Amino acid sequence: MNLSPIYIQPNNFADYLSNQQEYCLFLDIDGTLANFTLNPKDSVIPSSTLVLLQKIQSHGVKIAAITGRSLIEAKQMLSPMTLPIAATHGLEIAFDDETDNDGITIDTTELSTIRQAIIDSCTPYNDFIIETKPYSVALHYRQNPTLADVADSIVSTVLDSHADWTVKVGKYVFEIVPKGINKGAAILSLLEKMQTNETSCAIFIGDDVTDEAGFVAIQEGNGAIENAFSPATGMGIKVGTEPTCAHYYVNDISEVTVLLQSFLTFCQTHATLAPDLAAVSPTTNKTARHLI
Ligand SMILES: O=P(O)(O)OC[C@H]1O[C@H](O[C@H]2O[C@H](CO)[C@@H](O)[C@H](O)[C@H]2O)[C@H](O)[C@@H](O)[C@@H]1O
Repeated sequence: MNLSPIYIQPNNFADYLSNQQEYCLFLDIDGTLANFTLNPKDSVIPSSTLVLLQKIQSHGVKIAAITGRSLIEAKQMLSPMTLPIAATHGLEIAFDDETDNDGITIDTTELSTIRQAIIDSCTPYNDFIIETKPYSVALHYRQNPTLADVADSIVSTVLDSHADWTVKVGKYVFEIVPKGINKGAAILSLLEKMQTNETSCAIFIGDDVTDEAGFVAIQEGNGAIENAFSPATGMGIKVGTEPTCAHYYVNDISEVTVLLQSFLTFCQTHATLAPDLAAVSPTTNKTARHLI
């Protein structure tokens, strides 16, 4: 953990960027683009944020979403944008109309068994929300945070008889997913496809524990993720003040919006961003951290 990430003044984010650098922007959804709601079905990404992202895209910046949401839900939340999406924590990866699951075989019969066991165990409690996704099941306790230990115990007990499955712990949620997925591997896999040259700088903004693997992957390259290629040093930006591996942080979702607005201003100021990049030499590949 990096116990002293640097606070980014969100309206000055452009000062951290270089017009000699290509950027790929990776964005978490819940807690980063969408405010929290009691019921996951009520969450939305504000249309003003989607318009902002589309404007950034129009300047040649590659943007992808990296989320715990299922692919179908992520697409709905991001509509009408078209962009690569790594959903279900990297299990479902959609790029250029193709979807793959990172080679992981999902036993949907076993998932049904797990889901039913969770439903049965939750019968005595009114305040849980069980979110059913195509390849995972999430047990939410935001409506009654005192149920955290009960939720933990239910999930642990169910997992005892399903060795190929594990738990992702998020904000007021325990989520059972197949083993072997994480956002770091998903980002590196997408970055390899998205970047137009090997010196692209990945920026990842996320708020939750599950985003930490993403920060590590883009900041430390393939030392962190087995079998991944080695990207240029990236920039992890944590949303919130909890301990993080990210080098940078902003305070909350509203500051993410301001930061994105500053990114757009940077793009507008350097309107020919993409063509310039063909001339970038590896020696000019400084990270934003070095440019401050
Ligand atoms: O990776 P993310 O895009 O951050 O998705 C992580 C989980 O987000 C959702 O749960 C969270 O948001 C809910 C709606 O605001 C909230 O009720 C819950 O407490 C949060 O944990 C989503 O429901 C999950 O499927 C995602 O895995």
